[in-house]
Amino acid sequence: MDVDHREAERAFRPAHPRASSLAELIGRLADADVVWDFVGDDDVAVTGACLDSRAVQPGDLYIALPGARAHGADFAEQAAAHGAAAILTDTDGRGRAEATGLPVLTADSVRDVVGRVSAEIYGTEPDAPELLGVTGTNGKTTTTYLVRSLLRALGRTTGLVGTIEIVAGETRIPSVLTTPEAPQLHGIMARMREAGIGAAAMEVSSHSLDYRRVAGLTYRVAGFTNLTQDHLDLHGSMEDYYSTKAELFAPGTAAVAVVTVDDAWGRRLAAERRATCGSETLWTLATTDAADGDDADWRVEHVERRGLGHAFELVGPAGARLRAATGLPGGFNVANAALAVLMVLASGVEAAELQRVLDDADPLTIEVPGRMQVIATEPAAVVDFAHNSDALERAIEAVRGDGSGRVIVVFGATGDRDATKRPVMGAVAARHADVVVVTDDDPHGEEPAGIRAEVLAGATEAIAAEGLATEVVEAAPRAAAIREAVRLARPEDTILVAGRGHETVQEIAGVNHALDDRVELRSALVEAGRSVLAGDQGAAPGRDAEASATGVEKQPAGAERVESTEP
Ligand SMILES: CC(=O)N[C@H]1[C@@H](OP(=O)(O)OP(=O)(O)OC[C@H]2O[C@@H](n3ccc(=O)[nH]c3=O)[C@H](O)[C@@H]2O)O[C@H](CO)[C@@H](O)[C@@H]1O[C@H](C)C(=O)N[C@@H](C)C(=O)N[C@H](CCC(=O)O)C(=O)O
Ligand SMILES: Nc1ncnc2c1ncn2[C@@H]1O[C@H](COP(=O)(O)OP(=O)(O)OP(=O)(O)O)[C@@H](O)[C@H]1O
Repeated sequence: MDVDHREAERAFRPAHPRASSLAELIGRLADADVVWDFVGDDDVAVTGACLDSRAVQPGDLYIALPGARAHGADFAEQAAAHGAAAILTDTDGRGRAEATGLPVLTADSVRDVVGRVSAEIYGTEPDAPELLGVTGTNGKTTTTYLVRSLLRALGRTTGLVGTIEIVAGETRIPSVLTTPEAPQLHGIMARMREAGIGAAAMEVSSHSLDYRRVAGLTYRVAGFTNLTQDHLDLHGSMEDYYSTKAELFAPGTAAVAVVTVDDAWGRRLAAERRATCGSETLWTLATTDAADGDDADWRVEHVERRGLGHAFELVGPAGARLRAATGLPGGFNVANAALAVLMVLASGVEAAELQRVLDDADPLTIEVPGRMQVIATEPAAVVDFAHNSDALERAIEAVRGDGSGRVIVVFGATGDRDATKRPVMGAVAARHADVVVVTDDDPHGEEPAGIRAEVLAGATEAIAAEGLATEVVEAAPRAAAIREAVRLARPEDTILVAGRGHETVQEIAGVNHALDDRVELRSALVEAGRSVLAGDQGAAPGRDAEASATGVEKQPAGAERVESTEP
């Protein structure tokens, strides 16, 4: 186990780390508003930083943090055994840290300094890649992939940090967290710099802001998608959730803010940014008519269905216009695509140059792993990550075509998590789909049949109360449910497999079982003699260099179709 952690950690490091003595580091941090205490030899060289004892590399500063379950100082001996050069901790951890015999730096609030210390160790500023950060409840992953695709089309060497993977030149690391801890982030920035990466798109989760994982990074552009109820277990209230997200848009953190003002939270964020930083570095974006978009700097207009996706125009100040199109299904992907275009424009790219790549390279038609990922077109078959009732409703509506075809949705609810959403998701599916196949998601420690029963109850109640004609089927395990959906589908129908997106394992009673909805759907379609789109759907990110499912520019609608016999 130890070896795995340490091996994995190497991917987060520059190949040629710079060495600083502790004395130099302390000197460079002199302006930080921290009360330091130091014991030991300040001549030792530090080449990296790590806050997980299991992943420590020789020469690291081991940062021993207090956590919800343990104090990092409990693992100081392990860090020392792995070659830590010194330890940074708080007064609680100091005794255990000093017991290792290593030099120990003590600060009053270590979480507050991890970012700055990591930045100094890896030399992140001033030559880190230009960062384009995206936050919001939904759409972060999709928007970062679109930003990266646009930058690549413009000829920039790019990196990516997010829920699915981290890409730094030739290095691709499957993600554990949406936004990694500060030492890993700064290590990755140094690695990107070595790889000559000029710009990176990055998801910034509210957890990462709350835990100060992104401290010490600044953004050329910060983008906001939307805010809806989520993560209240961490934040306690929407107000707190909002305030945490808003930190990304603070003066000094983001040079330019691009804020979607479709919801009231976005409008408030824009007003607050305007009040603190003025209007020059704020770009507001309205993507729906429903929003009070008349005052927005940029509006999405002339949205037209094109294939599975949409063409649209961005209309801006002084008659500025950009034409764009995305092959990603769903109205919400117009919002994601519009935000991505504006973020890239706001980063300083000339409008004419951006229009040229939008026209010539179709950069907004990409495959985002597990997000509205099109596997086949007859029947249409889509895998999506929607795992709450709002997203499920939007996803079902997004795949409903103009014709007579039915929507067959396959989904389940997660065990050991918010049980109240189960009947709600069942009802939403019954209301919006024509056929509902209820199956398992990650049951975790719960009995799967019980979870299905709660989802089914919501569906059947809605059908009875609202006089719906929806057909409801229960099928498990999930692979069998996907096969059932394929069996039921006629060529004009659409199958939506929702909830697990890019995930490649299903956790049942503490055991991870290989399961990839994209792979299962492809195999089921092929077995049923249906065509599937050529592509690498189902490849696990990080395993297959450039050919992985990640950000590979693909044409979902109208892509080459194959009579494949292999999943
Ligand atoms: C709620 C949360 O974010 N918790 C984070 C927190 O855990 P914790 O406070 O419980 O830490 P702990 O287990 O008590 O350990 C204390 C310290 O000892 C260290 N330790 C622990 C064990 C050991 O053997 N050796 C060792 O050094 C740990 O690295 C830690 O620094 O500090 C840990 C170490 O950095 C994180 O890994 C952990 O993230 C957990 C895994 C997590 O699941 N976080 C999720 C909720 C999260 O951050 N999600 C957001 C996205 C959310 C979304 O938008 O959907 C994300 O950015 O990924
Ligand atoms: N702009 C949007 N508004 C509402 N829903 C969206 C939007 N973009 C995507 N979705 C839905 O949310 C799901 C997750 O999308 P995506 O992964 O891009 O968002 P995210 O913010 O990264 O979410 P997560 O943190 O859960 O990964 C998609 O599968 C889709 O169903």
